[in-house]
Amino acid sequence: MIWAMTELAKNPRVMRKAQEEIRNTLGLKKESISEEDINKVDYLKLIIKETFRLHPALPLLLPRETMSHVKINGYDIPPKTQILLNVWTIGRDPGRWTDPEAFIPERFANTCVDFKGQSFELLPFGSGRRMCPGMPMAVASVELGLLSLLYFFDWILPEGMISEGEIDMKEAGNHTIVKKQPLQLVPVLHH
Ligand code: HEM
Repeated sequence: MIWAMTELAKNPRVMRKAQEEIRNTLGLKKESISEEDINKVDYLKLIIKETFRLHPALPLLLPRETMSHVKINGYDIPPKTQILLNVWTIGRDPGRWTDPEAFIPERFANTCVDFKGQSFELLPFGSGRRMCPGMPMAVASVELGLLSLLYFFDWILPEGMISEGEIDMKEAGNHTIVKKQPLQLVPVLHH
C-alpha cells in the first residue's frame, strides 16, 4: 500500500484519474467503503497490478530445487540445484514490458495478465505449490485500504517539498523489500 501511494504521489495524472473514477462511481455520500465497492473500480485494480509489477515484496520468492536435469537457455542445470527466481527483474524486463520503469496502470487494461500465478511475467505472490496462501487476504487489504485513502482524502506533498520528483524511491532489505525512507504526504479531507 505504501508503494502504491508513493507511485500515485509521484504520478499525479494516475492519482487524478483514480480519484475521479472512484468518486464518480461511488458518489460522494459514502460513510465507509465496503467489499462490494471494490468490484466497481477497475482502474484501482490496474494500479495495484502495476504496483506489484514494480515493487514485489519478496523479489526472489522462496528458493526452489531442481528435481531432475533441466536445460534452460542453453544452460545445463543438474538435479538438486537451488534456483532463485528474480521476479523484481522480470517485472522490469524491457524485453517484456514497454517503458518498464514507468508507472502506467493502463498497460494491464484489456489483458488477462494477473498476479494469481498463471502469468509468469507478473509473480508478486509466486506460483505453484509454494505460492503465497495469504494472497486473497493481502489483496483485499490493499484494495480496501487504498480505496478508502483515495475516496476520502486528497493527498498533497509535505511542506518543503516542491515537486513530486523529490519523493525518494530507494528500497531497503534483501529477502523482503520495503521503502527505505518513510513516505510523507499530507491528507486533506475531501468530503
Ligand atoms: C502484499 C502482501 C503479500 C505478498 C506480496 C506476499 C508474497 C509472498 C510470496 C512471493 C511468497 C513466496 C511464494 C513462492 O515462492 O512461490 C509468499 C509465501 C507465503 N506467504 Fe505471502 N505475501 C503477502 C501476504 C501474506 C499474508 C497476508 C499471509 C498470511 C495471512 C501470507 C502468508 C504466506 C505464507 C505462509 C507463505 C509460505 C508458503 C509456503 O511456504 O508454502 N502472505 N508470500
